[in-house]
Amino acid sequence: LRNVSQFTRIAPFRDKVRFLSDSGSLTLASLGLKNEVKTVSANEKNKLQQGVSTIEVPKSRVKKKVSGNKTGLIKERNPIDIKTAPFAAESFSELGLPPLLVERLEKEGFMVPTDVQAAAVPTVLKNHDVVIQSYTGSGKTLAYVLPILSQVGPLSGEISNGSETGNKVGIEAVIVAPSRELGMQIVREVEKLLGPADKKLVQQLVGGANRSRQEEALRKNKPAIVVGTPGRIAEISAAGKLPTHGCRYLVLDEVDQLLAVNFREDMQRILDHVGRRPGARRGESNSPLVKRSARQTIMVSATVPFSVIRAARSWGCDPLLVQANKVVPLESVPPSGPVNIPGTPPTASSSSNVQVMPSVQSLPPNLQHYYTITRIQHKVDMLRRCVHALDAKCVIAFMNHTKQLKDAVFKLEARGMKAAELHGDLSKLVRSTILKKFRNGEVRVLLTNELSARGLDLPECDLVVNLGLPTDSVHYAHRAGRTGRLGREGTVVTICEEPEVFVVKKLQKQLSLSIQACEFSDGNLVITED
Ligand SMILES: Nc1ncnc2c1ncn2[C@@H]1O[C@H](COP(=O)(O)OP(=O)(O)OP(=O)(O)O)[C@@H](O)[C@H]1O
Repeated sequence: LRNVSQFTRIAPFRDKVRFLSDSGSLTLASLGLKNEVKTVSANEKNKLQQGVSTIEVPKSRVKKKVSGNKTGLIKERNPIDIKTAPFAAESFSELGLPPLLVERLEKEGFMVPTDVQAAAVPTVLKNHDVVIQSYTGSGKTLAYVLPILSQVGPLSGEISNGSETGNKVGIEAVIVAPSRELGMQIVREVEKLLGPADKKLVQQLVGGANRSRQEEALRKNKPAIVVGTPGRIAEISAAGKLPTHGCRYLVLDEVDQLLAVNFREDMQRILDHVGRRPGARRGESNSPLVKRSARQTIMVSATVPFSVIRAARSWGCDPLLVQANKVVPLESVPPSGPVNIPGTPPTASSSSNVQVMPSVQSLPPNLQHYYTITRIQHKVDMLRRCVHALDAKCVIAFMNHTKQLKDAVFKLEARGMKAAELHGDLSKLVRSTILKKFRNGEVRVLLTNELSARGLDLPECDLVVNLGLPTDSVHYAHRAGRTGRLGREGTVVTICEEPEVFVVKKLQKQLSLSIQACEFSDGNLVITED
């Protein structure tokens, strides 16, 4: 039954990308795009069905009652079954990308676009400002990187990337991410596609790294794309060392987090300077003409609260909301309470952050959610039992306080389980070494805080554990989304105390999911309640 329900979830999106407006459907043609991405052929349906039927849900992974048999639980993770991933178009070339870029994608193993890529790439190529929303691990990074690379750099197929005189123009794309790790991850993704010969066309500007070296690299390499954290980008821009006035693309990845108060000043500087012609006064910048002649603004997140919709309307020019299966004008999204936008004074009721779309749309479909109850002093031991019971190979465990991480690592290591802590107080080098060790399997359990909840792509992660409760459903969604990426399976376990169960029930309701109560007994996961 689970296989069938997965198929019904996937199949309707394969039919076509729908464009909706107040006055009825916007067609792809009305946006100047191809009318229909793909209609599923009978043959393809068969392929899909075969694909779905190959997903093996480990039979005795979960037990209804305690049994002494320890062998039934997951021993080997299933490799990703590409046919079960949410794809909509059959090839990247259908999306209007240049042949050189398609070739490079195929060389790197990217053969078929995901749903959100199929919807976003042609829309961005048509110069629309967009908010891209799709669940965690659905490939949103390439959804904005590909249109940029099809216009900027050697893969665009254009002979010169500079002006007619052959001189290089300034920076053409600025990508902003809320954390250093996410920034570096995006740099790696772009570098991979550019290839070793051209990788200097992308430059990282993340905090925690040597600023003068970054400025020197900017001067020497004249990159076309920069990726960084708000603070560092704003700092270098204020020092007059970031030529972004002619910039064509501004990407705000994890845009809802970039709206946070701590980023406000830096974001304001970026929004005011990137892709703004020198001399353009602030008042002028509200004119759609000035905005359009300036930059294209692309905002991305799995969670789009109403604050993002409001900000996007203010920052962009007639922005569209792009989701895996539809594209709608942002204007058609119903209004809600007031929100804070950088540059505007905070209002008394500015905390309004109403989710525009159900949070369930932020979560990958292949996740299993559980919770278990224990006393606070036994939480780490329960984590250890949970890892053993599920035979998880690559675990991310979230705690709410940085100080608790070291102690938890100590306890796990004392019981022979390889663990490490990851948080913002560690140096950039230490953080990247830990992530490397986690990726290559030297560390089995990564204990971390909210720092790792956003955007980090660790495809091997098969289990997420909440040792501390997430503050709300948005935080739950981003934490949970570190597993089950791109069609893979994943498990999320929340370990809570008895008085915290009501929070789990609330999350379950807000996210419209089933979070089942369980226990870990004799090396098995035992469901204790339906
Ligand atoms: N078309 C594709 N084919 C195969 N793999 C892909 C494709 N697109 C993306 N991926 C891979 O899928 C993984 C998830 O992609 P990505 O990190 O962009 O997801 P995301 O939607 O941005 O997630 P999050 O919301 O957590 O930031 C990455 O490892 C990426 O390389």
